Amino acid sequence: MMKVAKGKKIVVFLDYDGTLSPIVDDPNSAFMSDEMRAAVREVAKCFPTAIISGRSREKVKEFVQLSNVYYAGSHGMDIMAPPRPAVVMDKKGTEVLFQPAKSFLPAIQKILTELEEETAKIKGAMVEDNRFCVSVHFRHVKDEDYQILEEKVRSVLENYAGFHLCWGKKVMEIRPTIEWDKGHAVEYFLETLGLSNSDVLPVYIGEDRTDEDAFKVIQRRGQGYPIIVTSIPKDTKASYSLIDPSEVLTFLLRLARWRKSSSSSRSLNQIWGVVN
Ligand SMILES: O=P(O)(O)OC[C@H]1O[C@H](O[C@H]2O[C@H](CO)[C@@H](O)[C@H](O)[C@H]2O)[C@H](O)[C@@H](O)[C@@H]1O
Repeated sequence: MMKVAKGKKIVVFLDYDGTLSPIVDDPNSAFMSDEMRAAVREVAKCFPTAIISGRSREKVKEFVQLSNVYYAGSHGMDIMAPPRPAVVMDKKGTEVLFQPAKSFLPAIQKILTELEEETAKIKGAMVEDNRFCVSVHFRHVKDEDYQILEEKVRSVLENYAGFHLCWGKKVMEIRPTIEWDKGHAVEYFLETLGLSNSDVLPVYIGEDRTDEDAFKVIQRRGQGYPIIVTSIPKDTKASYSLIDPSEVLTFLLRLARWRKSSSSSRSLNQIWGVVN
């Protein structure tokens, strides 16, 4: 990777749950370690870095607590990015919001309330507000109650055209049916960051089904590194794998270290004419 990356611009995309934080029983306690935070901070000092999560953008930002990364929540449906080069900048010339599913918001809020009411009696079920999508967690639901839960979720959804159901890790997700996913979010960031040309190598690290859309985009571009986090063999569009968040940590630290050492040797070359 280092050989190929010489002279190219790297841009880093990271998923949150299962990538930067381990999968834990309680979604509200999926904290990121200070070590991981420091590693992401270092990487973001070296390369443009964005975190693309299924969570709400606010929630993932609260977990990550870094100001030098870009954030996208709701599987890429809620992006805070630099203004598109072609679009008029906002007054401060700072980041602008891109929310392609905004018109779905009133319906999503109704769905959220109905799901909370409908699932309240199912022990262990938990509804999470991810702003442009809703998660119904069933990690703590007894196997014999799962079918009832799924039926209840489907019965709520029946009244809302334009939404569909997907599955993640012990979670059902209700999402607006629009042609927008984590892959589109990657393309959006590349464009707004002015990094959609051919000398750019996107690195995307993720572990969930929804990250496959981003892997596909990188494969289609023919350049870059789609990396899946998994400890078992999986059918995936990723070309590389890391076993768990602790390997992600090591990878990120090495990536930042490599950039620092390669730029310091570059300046030595420039100053002293040193040949590696
Ligand atoms: O795109 P991601 O950042 O990977 O978010 C996907 C979902 O992650 C969270 O749920 C998963 O992680 C929880 C904490 O480790 C775990 O308890 C749960 O079983 C997993 O499904 C998050 O809570 C969901 O809303 C996200 O959609």
